[in-house]
Amino acid sequence: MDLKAADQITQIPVIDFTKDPQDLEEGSDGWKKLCDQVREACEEYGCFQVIYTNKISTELREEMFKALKELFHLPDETKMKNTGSKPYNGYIGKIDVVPLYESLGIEDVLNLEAVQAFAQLMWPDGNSVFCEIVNSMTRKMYDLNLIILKLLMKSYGVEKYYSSYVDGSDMVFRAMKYEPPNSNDSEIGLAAHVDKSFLSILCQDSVQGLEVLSKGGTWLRVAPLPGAFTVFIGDALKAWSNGRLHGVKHRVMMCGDKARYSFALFSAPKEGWVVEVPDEMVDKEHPLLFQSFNYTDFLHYYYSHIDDGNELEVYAGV
Ligand SMILES: O=C(O)CCC(=O)C(=O)O
Ligand SMILES: [Fe+2]
Repeated sequence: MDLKAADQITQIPVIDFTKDPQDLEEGSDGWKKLCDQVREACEEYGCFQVIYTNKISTELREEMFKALKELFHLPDETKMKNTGSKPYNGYIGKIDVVPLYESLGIEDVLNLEAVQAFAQLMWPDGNSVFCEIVNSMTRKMYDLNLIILKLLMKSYGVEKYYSSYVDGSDMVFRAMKYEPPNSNDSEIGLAAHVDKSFLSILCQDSVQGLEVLSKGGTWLRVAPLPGAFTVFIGDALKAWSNGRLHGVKHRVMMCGDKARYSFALFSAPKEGWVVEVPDEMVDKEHPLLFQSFNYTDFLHYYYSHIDDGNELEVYAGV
């Protein structure tokens, strides 16, 4: 891409999965096109917006945001009962470094019992409506996660690793709320970071705030398109792909007078999983960039060295 064209980029790619239902049929011409589009977006930007309205309806999104508003409205002492088994998987509320940010997490979210246990902690009699909405939404987001993983693996000709990645992933759900800033200036909602996951799939409401860093060093706003989900490549998939997929840095900047809500499904390697670059991803043009590493050890390293988004290179770079 020439520099002039790069200067003009103001948006991350938008890929429409709803144009033709056949596009999602493996092996169809549409599918092959999607493979190329998804791979190109993930190599160049490390993220893209996907339109997926035929599978996840506007109604379900709206129900989800309504449920989240109710959830965040609970007293702080109730929300604080949400403690994850790993750092950052439970409640985080208005901490000094990101005072506008608040979030709650559900580990093993595809397991209905885990969602019910979470609801039981939040509401005295549980909340079956909440459980149904979260269950339905996260299952559909999981399907989307699998489609994207498959498209990427197909595109590199390494589908044979697909099932081991499916079996080796944990699914964690996070709901986020950002208060509007206290001044007229924009304020940091969530500090710049690269996700540690394989893939993250995020849904934002209509309040602007999400930004991603382009390879050229410009912060690009991710427009809150109705019906779109934003997909991010995380460090685990970046390492696995031998750095071909770009682990994109992103942040939330808040301005205006409205609170912002978002929710995300993260697929991350299971406890103790070893991230290893497959031989097929290494060749003359792509020399090995990352040595194999235990994902849990990497997370421990990350939590004690959160820095400028280059933790993966420092920890596992060859
Ligand atoms: O709320 C958002 O839009 C971004 C959240 C995010 O990047 C994260 O939770 O990792
Ligand atoms: Fe993130």
